[in-house]
Amino acid sequence: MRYTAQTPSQTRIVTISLSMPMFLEVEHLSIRYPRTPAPAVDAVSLRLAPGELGALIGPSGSGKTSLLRAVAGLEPAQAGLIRLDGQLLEGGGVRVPAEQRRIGMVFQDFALFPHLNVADNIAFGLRGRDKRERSAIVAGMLALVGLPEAGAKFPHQLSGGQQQRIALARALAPQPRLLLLDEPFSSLDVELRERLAHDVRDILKRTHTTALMVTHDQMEAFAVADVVGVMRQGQLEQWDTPYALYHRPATRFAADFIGHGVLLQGQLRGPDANAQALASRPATDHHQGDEQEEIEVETAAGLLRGVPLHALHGQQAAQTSEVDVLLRADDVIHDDASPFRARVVRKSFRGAEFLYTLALENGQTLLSLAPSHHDHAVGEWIGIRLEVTHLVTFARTESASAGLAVAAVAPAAPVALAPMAADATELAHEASRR
Ligand SMILES: Nc1ncnc2c1ncn2[C@@H]1O[C@H](COP(=O)(O)OP(=O)(O)OP(=O)(O)O)[C@@H](O)[C@H]1O
Repeated sequence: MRYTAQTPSQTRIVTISLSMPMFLEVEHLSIRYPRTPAPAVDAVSLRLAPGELGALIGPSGSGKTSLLRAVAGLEPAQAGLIRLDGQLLEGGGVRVPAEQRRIGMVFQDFALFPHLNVADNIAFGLRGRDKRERSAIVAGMLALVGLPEAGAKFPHQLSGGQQQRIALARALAPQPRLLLLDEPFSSLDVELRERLAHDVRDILKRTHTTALMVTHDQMEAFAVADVVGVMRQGQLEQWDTPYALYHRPATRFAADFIGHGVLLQGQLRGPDANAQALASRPATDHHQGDEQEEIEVETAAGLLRGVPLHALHGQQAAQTSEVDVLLRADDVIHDDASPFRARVVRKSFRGAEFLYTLALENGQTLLSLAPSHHDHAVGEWIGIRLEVTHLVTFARTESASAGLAVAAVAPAAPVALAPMAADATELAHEASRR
């Protein structure tokens, strides 16, 4: 099976497994609202296998909801196609009405009927079934979402989290072919969101539901989804596993948007040491990457050697050996035996570990996660070692540097980025274990 994330300028393909059939297929989908200059969704392609959970994240206005609404049949597409379980829903003159698509939806505002009790809310989509069957399905759904006793209650008697569980039960009761979730946790408080996100994943996996979720929150996306898409200005920048998005972002934007990191300045070494020569190599596949030739990059924190990732291929014809290398906090290891030293600028205690913001001698900033028994004072110089197996590098051009959200040379510590980096690391690793 192949996941394709396509933009007009390039196509990125990630091979996940060879045998799974596709269930949801969106191909070159474009949506343009009347009297708007740019398309809200611009030639987006993505795919989900049966039972697979996908999430779309991206800044406000990047087209996530428009894409979801088009899949639901609530927004017409100007180009491209949507197929579900082999059936063409949209495209080539075909437009299956929303109510005939057998697609369920869960919205952020729960949208339960206030005048119906919980059981009747869940049974709402089961009209046409006999009473006994309806009751059995409702009881099954209540048990599934962990609220077996809630049937006689009214929505206002439930907490926000409970209401959202009921909304999920209602959407799942008619056994939709696909479930769409639009910001399902955004009206809940932060702690509840994370718990519910994990529970929702569990429920969807148990019911083998195929689902696509839209969220602003990458933590939610990582907690729920098997595959996550990063959208920007109507285009899908990358469609990949949480782990790959975090460690192998395909573009500068994805590198910055996911988890945050630091882009450290470096210089390619060797006879072919320019970004153009590397760009002319065949596109790197994540799972074949290990067979690729290694490259070397000289940085102020040491020499990096590793397999270059496809990120470099996005940088068109840059005649330069200057690159920026993505370093996550867990790539920078505290090691007093290392000749490379950095000054502790800021430290943040996180229980099992410290998140250090470090400055190299030349002023470039790094983030480092270290076990909390490595307790160093602000101002202290410590040894560091970079431990990176795959090199995520971006050719450094003037325009690229100008666009950097995470400065390669940062005079001040990126305080706001720090907690995010660690949390995202944790979640990305957790996702990779599943
Ligand atoms: N009904 C509409 N008419 C005109 N333009 C629209 C309409 N709905 C959305 N847009 C525009 O389409 C673009 C994509 O909007 P969309 O709501 O899909 O983005 P989003 O990523 O879901 O944003 P958010 O996260 O804020 O919900 C935006 O520029 C938005 O202004």
